[in-house]
Amino acid sequence: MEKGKIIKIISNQYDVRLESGETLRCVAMGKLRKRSSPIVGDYVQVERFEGSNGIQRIEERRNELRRPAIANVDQAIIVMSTLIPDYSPLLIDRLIFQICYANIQPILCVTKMDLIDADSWIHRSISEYRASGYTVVESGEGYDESALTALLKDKVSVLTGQSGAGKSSLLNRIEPSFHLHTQQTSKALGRGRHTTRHCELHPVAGGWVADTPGFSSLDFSYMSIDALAACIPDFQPYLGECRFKDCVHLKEPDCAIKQAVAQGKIHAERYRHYAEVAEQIAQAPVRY
Ligand SMILES: Nc1nc2c(ncn2[C@@H]2O[C@H](COP(=O)(O)OP(=O)(O)OP(=O)(O)O)[C@@H](O)[C@H]2O)c(=O)[nH]1
Ligand SMILES: [Zn+2]
Repeated sequence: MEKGKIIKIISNQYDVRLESGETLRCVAMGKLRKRSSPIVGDYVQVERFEGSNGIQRIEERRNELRRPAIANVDQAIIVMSTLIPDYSPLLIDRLIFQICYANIQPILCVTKMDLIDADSWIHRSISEYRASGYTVVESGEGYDESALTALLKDKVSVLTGQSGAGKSSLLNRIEPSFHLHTQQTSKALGRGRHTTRHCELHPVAGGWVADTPGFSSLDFSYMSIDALAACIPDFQPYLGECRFKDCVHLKEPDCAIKQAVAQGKIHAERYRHYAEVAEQIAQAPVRY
């Protein structure tokens, strides 16, 4: 038995990248198909047979996204442009919440830095995210992209961000083979299919990048408020210090999170974005 990672699925065939670097086309064995179907990003055990190779076992997933279906994602890169479309801390924070809720590490990549002046408020916002502990990389035409390249190495990443934020430009800048790779896939599968069902990991800068954006819907209705508060990195040092054990940090007295906001230890704007989402979850009708 050999170990590998699924990098591509086409109908019932799976491309598995083995530890040796070889890519093996496989089918899922019968006993496996009944339980759960393999998805891109799965670590699997494969066996070689004459004629075809079979996936015998799927290793337990560290995390799993539904749309696109992908497993064991190390990080999600929020691609946010300075202009066109406009930079938005509200959208950044909402994406951070979704990504952290899925137990994935968020990274902020601000693109089109070449379009703003040295005194733009966006520089201050970037410093603020860094001060809160987030990893931020700055990107743009003529920029050195080595910080992002280093972050991608040996990791499985999904990109997220508004249309036009510069996701494809960025990938093409750091990995010239990316364009060719995606084009070949679209050609082989037809355009419509590529956008909806297909998901593939592309080799980029020594790591893997999913070719379909994750976290495109900003639906929070599946979340519970306390799990949301617990996953926000800025809140982590203060959790468990509120007067009430089940504090959701909104209207309660003696709330450690609100105290940290008042003392400037948690950025007030991010807390406000949390509170808005939490209110939204609280008001949503309970779904059974
Ligand atoms: N000045 C400048 N323009 C950029 C930069 N990155 C992207 N652009 C421009 O922004 C536009 C959109 O870039 P894309 O890379 O297509 O954006 P995308 O996020 O892949 O968009 P979708 O495919 O719609 O999701 C293009 O016209 C790019 O030329 C940058 O760093 N600096
Ligand atoms: Zn509290």
